[in-house]
Amino acid sequence: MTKKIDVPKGCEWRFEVEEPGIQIRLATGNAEYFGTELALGPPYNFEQVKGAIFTWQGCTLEVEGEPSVEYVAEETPMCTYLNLHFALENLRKKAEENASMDPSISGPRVCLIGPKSSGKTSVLKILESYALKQSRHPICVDLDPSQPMVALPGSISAFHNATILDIQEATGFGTSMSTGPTHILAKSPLVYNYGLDSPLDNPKLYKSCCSRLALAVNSRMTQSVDASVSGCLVDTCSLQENNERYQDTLHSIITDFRINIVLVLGSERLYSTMKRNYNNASWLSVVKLPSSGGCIEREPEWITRWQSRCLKQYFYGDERMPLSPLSIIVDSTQLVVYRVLEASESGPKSSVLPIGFEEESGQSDDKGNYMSLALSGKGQYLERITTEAMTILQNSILAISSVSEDENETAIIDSCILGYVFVTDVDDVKNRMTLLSPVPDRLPSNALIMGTCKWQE
Ligand SMILES: Nc1ncnc2c1ncn2[C@@H]1O[C@H](COP(=O)(O)OP(=O)(O)OP(=O)(O)O)[C@@H](O)[C@H]1O
Repeated sequence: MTKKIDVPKGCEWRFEVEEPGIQIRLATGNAEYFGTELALGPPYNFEQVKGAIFTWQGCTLEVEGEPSVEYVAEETPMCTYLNLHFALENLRKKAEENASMDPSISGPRVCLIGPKSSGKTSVLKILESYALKQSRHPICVDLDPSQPMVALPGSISAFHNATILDIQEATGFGTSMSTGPTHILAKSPLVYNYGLDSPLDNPKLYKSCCSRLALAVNSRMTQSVDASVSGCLVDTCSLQENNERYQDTLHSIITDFRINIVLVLGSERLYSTMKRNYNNASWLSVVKLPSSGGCIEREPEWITRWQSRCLKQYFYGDERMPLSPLSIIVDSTQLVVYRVLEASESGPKSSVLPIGFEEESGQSDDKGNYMSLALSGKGQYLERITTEAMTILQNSILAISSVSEDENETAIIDSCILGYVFVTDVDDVKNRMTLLSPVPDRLPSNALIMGTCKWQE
């Protein structure tokens, strides 16, 4: 049954939907989904999302299907977000004017921080969509390995967006290059594999992956005037704001990506900490933003289901673009697979280290005790999985690194990811492994990396 919903101007219709999804059609007026404008007429499918359709001038929506929650909200922070967009646009104009004289001056390099579910990703989508409408193309940087924008869980990525966001796709950003045609131009992200869920699981490795990504983003900005003028939007993951490690990780993100604007969402305490910490930094503005009342915390089970949908979409596509992945059988004795180590596995926690000895710095005492512990049989970040232990790969997602299997740990960690395969079966008697691969090609003889991401088809 089709239901008509009138949304007055300046209001938004908020909804939550699981499976099966709902179909929304904009019948009259104008409307946008996190900044991306809806066309009049065609139906949009939404499945397993919590979202909102906002209208500046009023609209009528036709909805087919039953959302689990739905209501029209009158109070939204959209005017503040729009004003913020115009302020960023002014900075882009200034950068553009100065580009011929001083190409080192770049547009706004924005980092969004805040507690869990404060709306960081949603604000990034809005700012990105508004910028795209004005023919700006800020680089989107995703530093949240548990809820990736265009890659699979465990990865961090950056992409230079040339087209609108694909709001019907699981993440709301769009798909990366795939083996099939896409409705909206596919993104070509640069992806690094961190492999773990939270930055705190291995802060040193996380920082190293972020620094690598930042190098690439900075280099892109020096090569392209469009990228330099448009700037970048960096989405971070939420950690406990009073955590020292969080502040440390944030600081390295701010310096690596040469951030000049920090947007703090939904936490007065984090805002005042950031203001205090960067009081003397004239190059950095810390700005407080209100969270939308529609932001909803998602339970871990919801995130697991959502991750599973992203994984399925990577291999099988969706109804708009079905894909046919290939099952390949490989000799597991020929594979070189590494496992990403958590910090507690790669070295002792600082609490058990001698006084004055820091886990983070990776120093050793006079006798080299720490280093020998951390590096015996394992690297600091990766451990090679022996053929006998390959059964642990069952149901794992393996990232295919872009370097050969003969490379050392540093080269593998520093390399970007070409794609992923899924281990559907491990036969440890015949030393055979069955992999699901998105491309009908031989598996390259590159190092494979196993993180914590598992999937049941
Ligand atoms: N105005 C809104 N109306 C309805 N739902 C919303 C609105 N804004 C955000 N949400 C939903 O609230 C949830 C949390 O928002 P979002 O993902 O942007 O927060 P986040 O701070 O990035 O989360 P995390 O800390 O998990 O990274 C998402 O499911 C998002 O779609």
